Amino acid sequence: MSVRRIVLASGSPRRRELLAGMGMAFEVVTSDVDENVETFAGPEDFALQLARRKARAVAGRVGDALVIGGDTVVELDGRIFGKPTDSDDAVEMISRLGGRTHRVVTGLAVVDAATGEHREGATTSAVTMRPLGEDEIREYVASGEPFDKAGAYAIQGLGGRLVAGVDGDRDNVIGLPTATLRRLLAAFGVIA
Ligand SMILES: Cc1cn([C@H]2C[C@H](O)[C@@H](COP(=O)(O)OP(=O)(O)OP(=O)(O)O)O2)c(=O)[nH]c1=O
Repeated sequence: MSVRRIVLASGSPRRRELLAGMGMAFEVVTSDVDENVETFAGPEDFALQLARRKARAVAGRVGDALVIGGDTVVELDGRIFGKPTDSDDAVEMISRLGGRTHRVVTGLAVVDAATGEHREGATTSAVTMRPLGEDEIREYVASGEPFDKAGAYAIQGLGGRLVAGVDGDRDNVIGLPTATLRRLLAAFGVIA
């Protein structure tokens, strides 16, 4: 195993907490990349393109480090749900998710800023929401919690009450699939 500087290319407090929970020492350097994706093969490709973009943008600025970028999206019926643009958008997203099972996909990219070597992986979890009433949805959106979350909910917060079950990695839904990240970092020899 070697010791490398680890940089998390993310402004997400959830990603920070999850990475800290892995017991790693790391720094945070945020990027301000354009999050529009013109063409994509599916939600995995969508999330990976953005994860790569975030990691590469930061890798260009940090010198010698392994840079981790991530992006989380929700997919239902072939549609990608990112963060809601406003309250109406949040109400619409949650209304569509209610009573159904959707996929949450997080793309992770690890870039070696010194060599340009790059590894990536997408992780998918299936989340089922219970049927939801309109008043309940509006009340949840009024809490403000949906606005910086893909699919307009936070399973780790009040949004947990909307969820009937999760099939797969819960960390992945919150934005950082730790098992996948371990595997990617192990390939760079920095973690057992
Ligand atoms: C579905 C779901 C998403 N989310 C969050 C994870 C991500 O932070 C966010 C999706 O936005 P992202 O664009 O993936 O990430 P971000 O803008 O928060 O941070 P950065 O780009 O700087 O890395 O939604 C939850 O916290 N809980 C959930 O249940």
